[in-house]
Amino acid sequence: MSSLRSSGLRIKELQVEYKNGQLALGQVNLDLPQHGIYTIIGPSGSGKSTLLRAIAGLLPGYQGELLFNGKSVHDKETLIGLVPQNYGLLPWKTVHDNIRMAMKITRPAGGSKQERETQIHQWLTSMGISELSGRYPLSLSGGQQQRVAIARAFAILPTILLLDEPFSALDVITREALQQIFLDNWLAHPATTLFVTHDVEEAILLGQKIIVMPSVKQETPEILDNTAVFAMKHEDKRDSNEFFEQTKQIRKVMQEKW
Ligand SMILES: Nc1ncnc2c1ncn2[C@@H]1O[C@H](COP(=O)(O)OP(=O)(O)OP(=O)(O)O)[C@@H](O)[C@H]1O
Repeated sequence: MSSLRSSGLRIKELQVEYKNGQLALGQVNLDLPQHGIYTIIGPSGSGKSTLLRAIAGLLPGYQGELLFNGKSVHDKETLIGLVPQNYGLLPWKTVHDNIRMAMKITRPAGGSKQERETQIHQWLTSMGISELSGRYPLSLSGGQQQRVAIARAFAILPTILLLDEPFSALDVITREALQQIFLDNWLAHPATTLFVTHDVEEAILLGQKIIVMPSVKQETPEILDNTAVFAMKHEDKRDSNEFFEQTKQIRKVMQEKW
């Protein structure tokens, strides 16, 4: 098989049933190219978090295959960064130490102490939270914790980046600023990325493709191409015809599938 055909994240007939017999995810098939970014929207309970958790290796079992560049995603070579809905920060560690520890665990040989300190500072600054470095997570607002979790996920330089509604706790203005910052960071370090959101606009602003999950688990997700909008300058996207047309298209799919 050519390396091109097997490159990226391949989700093959993934199905997840929880222990109580609850079908959380019907059959999902998806190919996400290496260094690509797709957004996912879907009704509550449609299995978005379950999909990310399966890829992150947090589920005891699932049916189907999860491959990265032809090997299991759970292979040691693939480093997965997850920003879960509850942020996943260690409450007994400062913001700085949360990031430092993640870097140390994932890349034990990754540079000198001084280099690490510089990187931590850079990531915190890029997310606009350098002044929070010495604070503990529980003393931060939800939005601040989300930014720390995103900084931490980027800081480990993951192969695959999974984000579960990372901007849900932010006000509209901060959210829009963070979308731009996120995209700039992503373009500089383009991990293969799945980004779950409840916000149609956000899905269009950030994804090369948009995956619309159905409410009926047995139905297949709809995958919409969004390369035209993605290719625009971020600040021009919202006012473009393509953005408007994409919004209409997604709403149509939502009306049919939700
Ligand atoms: N640990 C669990 N045990 C049993 N059922 C679960 C568990 N976690 C999730 N489920 C069920 O699996 C289905 C999918 O849940 P999931 O959290 O993946 O949905 P979601 O699309 O992320 O929802 P939301 O948008 O509300 O976050 C739901 O019906 C949910 O009740």
